[in-house]
Order: sequence, then C-alpha cells, then structure tokens
Amino acid sequence: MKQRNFPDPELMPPPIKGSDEGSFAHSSVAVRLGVIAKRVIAENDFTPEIVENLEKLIQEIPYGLVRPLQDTHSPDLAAWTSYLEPFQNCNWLEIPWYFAEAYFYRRILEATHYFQPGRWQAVDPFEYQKNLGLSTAIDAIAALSNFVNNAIQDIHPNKTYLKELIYFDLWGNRADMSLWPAGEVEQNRVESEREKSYILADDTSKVADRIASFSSTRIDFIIDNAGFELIGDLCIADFLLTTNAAGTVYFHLKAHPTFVSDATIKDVIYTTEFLAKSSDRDVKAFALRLKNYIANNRLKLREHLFWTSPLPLWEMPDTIVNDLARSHLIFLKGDANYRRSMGDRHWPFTTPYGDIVSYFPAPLVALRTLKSELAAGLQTAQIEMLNHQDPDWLTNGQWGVIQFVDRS
Ligand SMILES: O=P(O)(O)OC[C@H]1O[C@](O)(CO)[C@@H](O)[C@@H]1O
Repeated sequence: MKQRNFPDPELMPPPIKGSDEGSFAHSSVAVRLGVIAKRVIAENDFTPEIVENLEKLIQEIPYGLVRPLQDTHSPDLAAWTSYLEPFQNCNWLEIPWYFAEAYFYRRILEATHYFQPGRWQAVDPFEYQKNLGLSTAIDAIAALSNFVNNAIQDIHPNKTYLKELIYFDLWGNRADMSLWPAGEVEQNRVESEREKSYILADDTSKVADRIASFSSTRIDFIIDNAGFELIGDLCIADFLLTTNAAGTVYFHLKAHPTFVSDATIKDVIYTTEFLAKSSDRDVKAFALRLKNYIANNRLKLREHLFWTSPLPLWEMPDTIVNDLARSHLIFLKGDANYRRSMGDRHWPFTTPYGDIVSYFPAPLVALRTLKSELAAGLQTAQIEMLNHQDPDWLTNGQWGVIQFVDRS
C-alpha cells in the first residue's frame, strides 16, 4: 500500500464556512441553495408530497439545524450519520461550506425518494438541466469533434493538439449549472488564444511533455460536470486512447446526482448515445470511437460513494488510493474537486498547490475555473493585480488554473 502523506493538522487553516461574514460561501448557502431547490421543483413533475418535502428543505436553510438523513434504503445512510455526528446542534451556516453543499444535494435526493423503491427511484432531479446543457452546446460540440478528429490523425501524441484540448477542457469547466443554469448564459465557447491570458497558473506544457513520453499507460480523470465539460474530458480521453499514449483511461464518476450538473455513469452513456444520434459526421465519428472504447473496456467508467461524500480528498479510502496509485496521471476536474483537494480551507493563496495535495498517490493535473474564494499557487503581485482589475475574480468563473503536481 502507498504511504499516505496527510497535511499536517497543526498547519491546517480553518475551513471555509457560510458563517464567514460577507463571503461568497455565505450567500451561496443562504441564498443560492434555496434557488436551486426551487428550480428542482419547477423542472420536475413531482407529487405534492415531494414538493412539500422540498419546500420544507428550503425553509430549513440556513438557520434550521442539520439532521441525520432519513432515507432508509440508501447505501450511504450510516456513513452520513457519522459525517453529521460532529455537527449536532449546528445550522447550515455553522458547518463547513463544502459539507453544507454536499449535504444539501444529498437532502434533495432524500426529498425526491431517489433511493426509495417506487416511481421516483433513480430519477435524476437535475436531468432537465443536464439535457439542456448538452443540447444547447451542439455547435460547440461539432467544432470540438472536428478538432479531435483532425488531432488523432497524428499517430504520436502531438503536443500542440493535446495542449489545445487541455485548454478547451479547462474552459469547459465554466459551464456549471449550479451557478449558471443551462441556456441562460453562453458558456460553450470553443476559443482558446485570447483566453490564455485568463490562466493564472499554466503548466500545460509540462503536462503535454509528460504525456508525450507515455505509451499505453493508465490515465485517470476525477470527473466534474456532465454537458459541455464532459465533452472536453471525452475529447482528451479519445485523443489519448487513439494515439495510444494511454492504454486505458479511467473516469471516476459520482454514484448519484449532485451539484446539479455533476456527471454519473448514466450521464456518460447518455452523452455518447446523444452524440451517436447526431447527423454531423464529425460528431458521429467521435461518438463511435467513444462507444467502442467503452465497449472494449479501454475507457473504464467507475463510481464510488466517496466522490459524493462531504470529506476532503485526503480522506480517500485505501481502495481508491491504491487504485489511483496505478495511474500515470490524474486529471482533477473543476472547482468543487479542487476545493475538496484543499479541504475547502482558508489556505493563503500563495501556498504552493503541490504542498497541499502531496497526499495524492500519482502525478496530478488540476483543471479549474475559479468559482469560490479559495486559491493556491498564485503570486502576490498577481493577486494584487486581480483584486484591482476584477474584484470578482475568485468567483466569476472567468479565470482558470492548470496546475501540475509531479511525484516522480
Ligand atoms: O462544477 P464545478 O466546477 O465543480 O463548480 C461547482 C462549484 O461552484 C459552486 O457552484 C460555486 O462556488 C460551488 O458550489 C462549487 O464549488
């Protein structure tokens, strides 16, 4: 088993909480969760009983006390009882912010009977948003498919193509339906040159150099959103598998719906079916390769309840650590995964990211657009410039990082 390298609790800053005065976390818990729950009511045809459950949940936030889950058929009931143990008598603002969000999405599933045998079992309350996210991105998907179809003509992993695919994938993370509902904002842009000035830490060349040395390796993705972002992940996976830089690619997916747009195995399958039905030749060809890779087990879809738990990533169970230790490179996708990788704590923004995530058992590249008041690996002058130039830089999703943490 790999030696675990946990962050030193003595040096650990406090967790971000909704009770942090004037913070994004505060408005996120106090306002945004209720808005999301109302949208779930509006976008589904639930029974009056389920609507009432959701309305009660809305009223509870933020000053009601958090309580144990009550859906007895769920596979994670006991785990959540123990996660909640330290927070008895706490309201939604008093518990750590990431915990509050993960708990909220899990409470949505309790309210909608997601785990209960019957009509609503396994019905994704965010399906409408997810489908809209995909169908409104169709032009951008066609452009990306065309790009990847050209890229794979190069037998050897061509660094220029690969770097572009990594940039596309980063910007795909701007598409986040928990913040900006599908169809309301144009997020599916396929452009990269002008956007590079918005990347605050860019290790893309190092990542491309590393991948160029690979032959039939294993590469992993800790996946974030379905929709356009997932297309970007699939493009990289396709490129790596088709050029044989990777023998296998693993996608680590959520075991149930959460954070509105987070991807499950079902979403990946739905996405490949959706692409396969396209009348666009490029999209179709891309889809057929993906379907083949899934069918012949070169693109492996995995789920684990840890990914929907409220725990920091350094508490990954041994089974996941030992599995990821076999990887040659892990892509860590999105803002929420990035927050978890740092325990969603108040680290000074200049802390080297690699110092925090040294517990990862394999080399890691984080692709994240900034949607929360947390950062690492930045320069002091850069932070001052950003505060001056764009006061909302931490949360408006316009800025990104591509940070490579090597272990060799
Ligand atoms: O899909 P992503 O990139 O993980 O973003 C989700 C994140 O954005 C937010 O919606 C806003 O901070 C958080 O809830 C979460 O961290």
